[in-house]
Amino acid sequence: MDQPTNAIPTDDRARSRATSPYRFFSADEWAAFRADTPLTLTGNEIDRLRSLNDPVDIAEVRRIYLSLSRLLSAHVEASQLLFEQRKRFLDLADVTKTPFVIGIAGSVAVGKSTTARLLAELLSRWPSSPKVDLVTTDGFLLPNAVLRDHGLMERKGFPESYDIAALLKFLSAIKAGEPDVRAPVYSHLTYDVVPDTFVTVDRPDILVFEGINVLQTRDLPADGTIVPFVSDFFDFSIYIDADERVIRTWYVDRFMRLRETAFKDPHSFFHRYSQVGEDEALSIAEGLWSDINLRNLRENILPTRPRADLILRKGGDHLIEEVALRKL
Ligand SMILES: Nc1ncnc2c1ncn2[C@@H]1O[C@H](COP(=O)(O)OP(=O)(O)O)[C@@H](O)[C@H]1O
Ligand SMILES: CC(C)(COP(=O)(O)O)[C@@H](O)C(=O)NCCC(=O)O
Repeated sequence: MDQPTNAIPTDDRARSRATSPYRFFSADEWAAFRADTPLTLTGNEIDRLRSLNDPVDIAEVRRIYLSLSRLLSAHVEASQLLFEQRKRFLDLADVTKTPFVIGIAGSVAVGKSTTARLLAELLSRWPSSPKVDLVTTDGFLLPNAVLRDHGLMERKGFPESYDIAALLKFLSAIKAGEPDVRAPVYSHLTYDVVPDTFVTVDRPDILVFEGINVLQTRDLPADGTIVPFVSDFFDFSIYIDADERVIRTWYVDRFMRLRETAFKDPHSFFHRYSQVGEDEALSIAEGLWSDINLRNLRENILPTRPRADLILRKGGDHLIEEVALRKL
């Protein structure tokens, strides 16, 4: 098996950590920062928020998410204070408050959705009861008909498979404080964007924006035109990390579980995979992982990790074993 690209030899790791822009914490060290942050979610609520195959529980929320919630609360408060001060300074009485945007990046199957849902729920339960919305980038994928026309069906999730202009337009409207901004919706059942269906985001205090591509940059136009990156709209970004061999196992296990559940639905794009034998299904899942998702991880997702403000690194059991917080 290939050497995973995100595994760092121990000696090199110690050396590179000394000069790293991040400070690294074990899960227990990180947990100490929660201080007196109250736990506002019950075990049953956490069960509802987690994805298939993700064992996150109340202990993990206490260990990792309460400190994270406290850190984010400090960032949100600081940005609100800055906004008020700037407004006075610039005498801009009519300027609207804009949402605090949190980007969540990481590989397919690393568990971004669970983290995004948990965070959104925890933040909405702060004493100030902020309005928190959650949007995923899959709605901005090009429809399958377009991907097929361009020979991109095997490139789903790669940068060229997204309508990046629509995605930037969406975020720019959100950051401009516009009301009722619409985002398209993706269905994992049909494996396609749902026609004429949108979620509406109406001036939240916080927007959690989750997807594999959210920290990506791209070549700038030669004519010097200034075009933003998605992350230009972020106030805070999180990368969910794990050894690629571990993510492969999660992807394949999830595929085999979906075969017993979602794929049984005749409307499922993957329905045919619930009809084939276990060995064939396994090799299909492994093929999808290595030909599409692993390639994308190595070429386009992992290279964005150093751009995150915070990296949550998971162990094989899906639990977060290390947190890296950007110092600079
Ligand atoms: N083929 C599928 N059918 C049904 N649900 C899926 C399928 N693939 C992924 N999902 C679900 O979609 C969500 C997003 O998955 P993914 O993009 O792999 O990100 P992550 O695992 O990091 O949250 C997860 O909740 C996952 O369980
Ligand atoms: C839809 C996805 C590209 C993830 O999209 P995201 O919300 O991260 O933008 C991914 O879940 C996916 O379907 N990948 C294609 C290869 C596969 O079927 O696994």
